[in-house]
Amino acid sequence: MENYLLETELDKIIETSNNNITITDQDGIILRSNPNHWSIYGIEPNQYIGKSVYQLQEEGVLSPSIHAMVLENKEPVQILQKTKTGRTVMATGFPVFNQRGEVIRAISYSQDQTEIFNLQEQYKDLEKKLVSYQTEVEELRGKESDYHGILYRSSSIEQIVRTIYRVSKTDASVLLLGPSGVGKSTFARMLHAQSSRKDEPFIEVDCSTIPETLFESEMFGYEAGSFTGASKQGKQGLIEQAEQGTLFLDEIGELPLAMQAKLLRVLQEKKVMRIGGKKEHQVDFRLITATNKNIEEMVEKEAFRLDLFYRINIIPLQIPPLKERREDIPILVQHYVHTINEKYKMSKKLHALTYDILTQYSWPGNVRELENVIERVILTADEETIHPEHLPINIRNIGLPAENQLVAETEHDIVEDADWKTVIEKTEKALLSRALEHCKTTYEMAKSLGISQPTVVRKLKQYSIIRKG
Ligand SMILES: Nc1ncnc2c1ncn2[C@@H]1O[C@H](COP(=O)(O)OP(=O)(O)OP(=O)(O)O)[C@@H](O)[C@H]1O
Repeated sequence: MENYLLETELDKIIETSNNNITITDQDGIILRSNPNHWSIYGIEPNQYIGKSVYQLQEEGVLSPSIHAMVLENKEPVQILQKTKTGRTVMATGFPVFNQRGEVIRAISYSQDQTEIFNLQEQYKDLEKKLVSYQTEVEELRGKESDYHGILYRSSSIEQIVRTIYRVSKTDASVLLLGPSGVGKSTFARMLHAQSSRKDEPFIEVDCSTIPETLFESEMFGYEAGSFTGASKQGKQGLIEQAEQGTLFLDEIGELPLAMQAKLLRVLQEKKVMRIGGKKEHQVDFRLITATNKNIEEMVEKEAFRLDLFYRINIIPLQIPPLKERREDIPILVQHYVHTINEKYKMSKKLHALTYDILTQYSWPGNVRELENVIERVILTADEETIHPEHLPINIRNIGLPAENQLVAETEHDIVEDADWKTVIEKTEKALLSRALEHCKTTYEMAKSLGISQPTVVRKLKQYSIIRKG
């Protein structure tokens, strides 16, 4: 009776164990094992009882057999087995001794570890990928800082950056062309920072802001008491201040013809005479100029001197507007959201629709407009998430179906109406009314306007807008 109980208990333990428990005799004949676990070895359940582990080893079912090893070594053994079905099994075996110290049984516990091994392999792969991504991020960071805060993804800017890098090692004059806000001043500063003159002054002159009467004194300087109102000590001109460094003449297209002639002389002779001075000073600077005007057309119309044009136009670089390099927009949007949040210690986020609209917009004012708009919406949005409703109307319109776009009538009101609150209210009412006409539910309205449904409900109530008919 007691034997029967022991046998039943043992069978139950083997049958319910998560491990495959197998017991063999001293000759390696399998006495007991759980049939449920044998499928991983690729053999039918119940076909193994009475079989020799040595035979199964020969057939490649057990490779190697833990029992064979335990019987041979007469001590506990732990191994990894590869089964015929491609699984990985962790097996641990123990010898059982009789009173005379002879091995009479071997017991093993084995567990399918394939998933764990697969996970380990995946983990190793992921670790490798992580290392390669980290390297990539570091490279990109390095690239960005190398290019002095100039962010881009487009091949057109890549080309310009490469050219700037090459010409920065020479003293050739560079003419930066392109519409307002594309980054001409930024590229000029980068060029200086890459050059061997980087530790010397970078003197930026906006030619459009210097009155013609002051041009000479500002650019060439003057000697003490040379004219009424002049400082007693005299003054060094901007050109002299750029000595050994870079002189950046922005908006060169605005320079009056008479001043163009004076500048040309300096560029040709590399000498400056201060007003009221008797002696010319030798000057050594690198010249960069920029304009958003069509300077060749100005030359044709004789509004710009041809000889000066030749002097400044050694390396012309045309910077395309943002709408011609749309790949740059996402990275610029992300960059300004991040830096402006940091600047004001905020953590505003863009709603996905807002992001889409910002990346689809044509940005006629280029990077400067993009930067200004993001700064404005981050500062004025009254929610943590910036919804399309927070964007200026002209930008927001592009994200809406044509029928929901704000018409000129409302924009006209905006110009006429100086009261900010009234303008916003008028705009919101117009947008809501139009959406109401085309949408069946407030959820549809929310989707078409790019705002939340509770906001739609709140605003409809606020403006007492009700559905007609
Ligand atoms: N590729 C860029 N990456 C990051 N910021 C940029 C980039 N291009 C321009 N900016 C930023 O855009 C703003 C306008 O650039 P910048 O003043 O250089 O333009 P510009 O072409 O010289 O304009 P303007 O013709 O009006 O003088 C600056 O704040 C500048 O830092």
